[in-house]
Amino acid sequence: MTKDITAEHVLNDLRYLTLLARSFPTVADASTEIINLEAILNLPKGTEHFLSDIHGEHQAFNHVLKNASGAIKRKVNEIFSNTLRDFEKKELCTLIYYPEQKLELIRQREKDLDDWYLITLNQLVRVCRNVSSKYTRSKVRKALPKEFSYIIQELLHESSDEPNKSAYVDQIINTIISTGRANDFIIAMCNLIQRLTIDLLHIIGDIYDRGPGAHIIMDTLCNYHNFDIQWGNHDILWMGAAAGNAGSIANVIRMCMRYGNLATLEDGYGINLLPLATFAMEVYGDDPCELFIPRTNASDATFDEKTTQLIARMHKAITIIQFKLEGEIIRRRPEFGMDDRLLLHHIDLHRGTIRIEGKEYELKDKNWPTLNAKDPYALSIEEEELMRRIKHSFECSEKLKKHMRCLFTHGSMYQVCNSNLLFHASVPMNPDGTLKAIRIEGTEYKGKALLDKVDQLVRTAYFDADDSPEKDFAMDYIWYLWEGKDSPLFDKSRMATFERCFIDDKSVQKEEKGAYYSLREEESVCDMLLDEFGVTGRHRHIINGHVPVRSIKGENPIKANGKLLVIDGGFSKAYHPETGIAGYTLVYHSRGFQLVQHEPFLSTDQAIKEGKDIRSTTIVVELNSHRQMVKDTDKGADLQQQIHDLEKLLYAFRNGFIKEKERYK
Ligand SMILES: O=P(O)(O)OC[C@H]1O[C@](O)(COP(=O)(O)O)[C@@H](O)[C@@H]1O
Ligand SMILES: [Mn+2]
Repeated sequence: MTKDITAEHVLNDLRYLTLLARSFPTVADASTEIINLEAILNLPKGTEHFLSDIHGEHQAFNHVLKNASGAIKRKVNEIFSNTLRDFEKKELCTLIYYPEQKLELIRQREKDLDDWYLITLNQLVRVCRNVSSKYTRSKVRKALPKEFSYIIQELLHESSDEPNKSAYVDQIINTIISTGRANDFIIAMCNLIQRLTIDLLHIIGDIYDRGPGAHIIMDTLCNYHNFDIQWGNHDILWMGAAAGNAGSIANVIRMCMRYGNLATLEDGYGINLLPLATFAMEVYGDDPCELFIPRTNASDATFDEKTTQLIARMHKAITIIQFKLEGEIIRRRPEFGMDDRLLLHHIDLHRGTIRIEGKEYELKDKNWPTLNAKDPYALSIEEEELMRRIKHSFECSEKLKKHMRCLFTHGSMYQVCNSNLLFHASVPMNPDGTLKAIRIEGTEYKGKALLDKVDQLVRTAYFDADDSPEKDFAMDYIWYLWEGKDSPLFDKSRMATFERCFIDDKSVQKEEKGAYYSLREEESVCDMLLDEFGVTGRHRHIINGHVPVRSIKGENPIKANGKLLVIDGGFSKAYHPETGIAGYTLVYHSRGFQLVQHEPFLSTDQAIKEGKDIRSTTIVVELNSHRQMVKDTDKGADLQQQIHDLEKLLYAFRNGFIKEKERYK
């Protein structure tokens, strides 16, 4: 490559090269870096892991993360094949996933603990060597826990097969045991194995809502070594709430009440629910609120009758507030085209009915004490005060701020990575297969430009200083993204929450999916979209979540001749009966793409005590004809560019354009 470099190239880039010379001041420094980078290019590509629609199921999420969708089990099987019995391999895997808890059990059970330590440490060293072999020493070193860094490096790089070194390795392990450090060391090794097994994690949206542990998932993500998030409509809803949009706040709370999910609000974010409870008891104290009993059958939370009753009342109170607040937004933003969602003024309180598109329906619930027939979208004074207090709670939550920062720093509307285009739901399309132009503040956007514009608006809503028209619009738009028909995060004709709550007629409860969801079955459509987003490569894919794959009905997550994968199999327990499984995850390693289909996860407790892993089936989507190396990835392209720049720097040093500097320590 150096031979292509000319004096002209160097002169054009002289300012940049002079800056680069600060980091690499001598020929020796620049050459060493080139050698390092070349070495990285020739390592196998790191493993990428894709998850979506986690919906607050933190236990299943943690488990899938820990077992790397079966990757750790696969490696343990490869390494020990028939030298270990099945149950021994299972024990080792459980130890790697849950080292602290498993060690506790072992300590109670084992008679000769030192012997167990010796065997186990040797096994862990072998697994660790295997998973670290894909990385440079420097990258492994960075992943090491400080206190054991030196010892682990010695163990990883000294071969115990060599007779001279074998005694040395044994001695290290024996000393770890005799100094009483075995437990801590095992925990460090297990965490390292977990960390090295997944190089990059992609979350294709919908971390929040339904299940109880979105805040726990976010905590895990905030500390995760390398990940990105493509926002889902449920994440956007929380981001809108955190930005202070009252419509989003009401939706967030309604959803939590619907699923009896007090944990995320109260324990997770310290949102004070007392004002809502007090209000609900005052206004709906005599109302059994039967339609609003929380859906706890699929959740781990159990409530006594009184609490269930209280949650039902809070649920009803916030649902009606939500419809009023949404009415306000819809009326001030006619451009959203959501007049069909203005339903409250069609209610006839005397008859207990509602008229929708000329047809009258009976309301399942006829008690609307806070509805003012003259001005149905106005909050009562008490409702207004209640929302002020709830909003204050959202604004004060430090934890929420931290998690939102993480969603903004690591998240976006879409991501292109290693020839894959990742987004949660849709790129709006017309039924004829063309991209749908959406008007936002007077300008039309479609395809990639639309998603870029939306991404920018979301950031304006959260970060822009108060009191500007741009900020006001963005605040309303972030709510629109949750349930607006042209929202790329939703793309359904409407969200029929009102109808599902109050009208006993399936036909009005229907939410029609946008054209994208059927068009994406065609390979040509996927190719068009991949071109639109500038995705190149022979093996390129679109990866989506959002719409649960009903595998129980024979639906296939692999669409468009393998060009598109939908991995919403439903971590969400509430959706298991519909999907028949507990989710898909996707693994993309150096040898190809694998889709893993999971059966429901029982509990962390059972996983530890009985070694019950999630039962999963691996479907090979695509195997690469040659092993993919770092040089075949986006990161590889970056590194090649860096090498090229360093070669220019070498040229500059060698031809007197830049002087070498001695390095002073
Ligand atoms: O089943 P639930 O939790 O009541 O939610 C139903 C609502 O969720 C939605 O499916 C949106 O959530 P998803 O993005 O998870 O699909 C709406 O279309 C629907 O109205
Ligand atoms: Mn979704």
